[in-house]
Amino acid sequence: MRDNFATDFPLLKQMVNHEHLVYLDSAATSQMPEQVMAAITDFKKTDNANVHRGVYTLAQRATERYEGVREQVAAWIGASDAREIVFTKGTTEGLNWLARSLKIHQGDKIVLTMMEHHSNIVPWQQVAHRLGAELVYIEMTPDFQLDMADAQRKIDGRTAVVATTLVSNVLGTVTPVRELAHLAHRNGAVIVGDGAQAVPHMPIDVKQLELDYLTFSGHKMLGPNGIGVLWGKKALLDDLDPVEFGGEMISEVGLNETTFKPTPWKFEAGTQNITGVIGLGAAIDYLQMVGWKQIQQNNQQLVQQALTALAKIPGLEIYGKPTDMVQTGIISFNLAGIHPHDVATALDMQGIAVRAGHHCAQPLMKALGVPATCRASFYLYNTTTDVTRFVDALVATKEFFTNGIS
Ligand SMILES: Cc1ncc(COP(=O)(O)O)c(CN[C@@H](CS)C(=O)O)c1O
Repeated sequence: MRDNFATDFPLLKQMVNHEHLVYLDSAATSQMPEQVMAAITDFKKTDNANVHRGVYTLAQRATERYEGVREQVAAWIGASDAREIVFTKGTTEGLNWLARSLKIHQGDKIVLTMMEHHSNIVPWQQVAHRLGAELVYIEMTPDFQLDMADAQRKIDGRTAVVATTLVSNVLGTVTPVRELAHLAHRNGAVIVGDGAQAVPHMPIDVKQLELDYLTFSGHKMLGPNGIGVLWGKKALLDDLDPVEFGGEMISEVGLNETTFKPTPWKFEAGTQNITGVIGLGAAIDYLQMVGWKQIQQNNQQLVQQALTALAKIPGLEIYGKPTDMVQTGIISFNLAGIHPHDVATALDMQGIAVRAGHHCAQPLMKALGVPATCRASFYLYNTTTDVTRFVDALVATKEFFTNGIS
């Protein structure tokens, strides 16, 4: 079994600032292997046509490949029926559609957590303002977990929706989504899962997690950007109205009235990102070729190696629980007295790419009491050498800002 997949990723072969690139920002977007690129190129060279619209052979082939990926995604997340898979632009679009479509009424509660990404906060704020619903946030514990006692207090009979990330993009925290689902269902609410940081790193079974909806993005799991998935229980999706309208999602259009196609096609208006769907399918093929055991062992090995080395750097603060971070490959940190942007810039000068900022989680930054953090995020193409380069560059950065150029 191969133990290093970096050679499949062309982008990682380059030099940056005269150093070999070490890419540690997969939580923002992952890199694409040759195999996914080849699948997209092959589609464009042989089967490219619009889907569901042509009777000619090429169009049939394109439609079969497009719907074949729908089946593949359904199996990938343990969905009961491929018709529960709706293709979107990404996690954000899926969450916006749900916020605009779910049956929420004045006085209802929408329960979020303090760990949410802006994509799982701002859409719900719009609904709350428009409908007079109340936004409520589940607090965090000092060890970066969700406060489930607080969740039990806040998820009650007035709750219409519980919307939670499965994994924090800042802390790497794996949330107890099944427990939250139980609390939601016990109170007659639906639960929406933001799977952006979870689906790339761990096996997801929507039935086992007892979710009602799940959204995720292709570009975070080796696929192209502009493609994502909204999964929902079939009966719930059947009851949702589409929020985008136009060609292909209709059954019959009159001068004043239109009937829509059934789930999922009623949600897929206009020409879809067919190429993105093909790329998503190829990304799932690649991840299945690697296998969860290797993906998770690699995350665990690299994060443990990094945490052990980072613990030896005076003034370095880490935000997150190691048992979570090893599962998700996310390490957020700050160097005392040095702004995260300065740290990331200094690391970039040494060929190391990390993210610095609020990571589209400003309420969480405020709860942590910091304006921003640095974040290193690992994936299956990173190696122990990457970790060593990262830590050495961080030590050099601290030295530079503490004692000047040596
Ligand atoms: C938990 C979570 N939820 C939603 C999103 C949005 O994904 P989109 O593919 O952009 O729609 C993200 C994307 N977080 C990136 C960009 S801010 C990060 O650097 O952390 C996320 O991490």
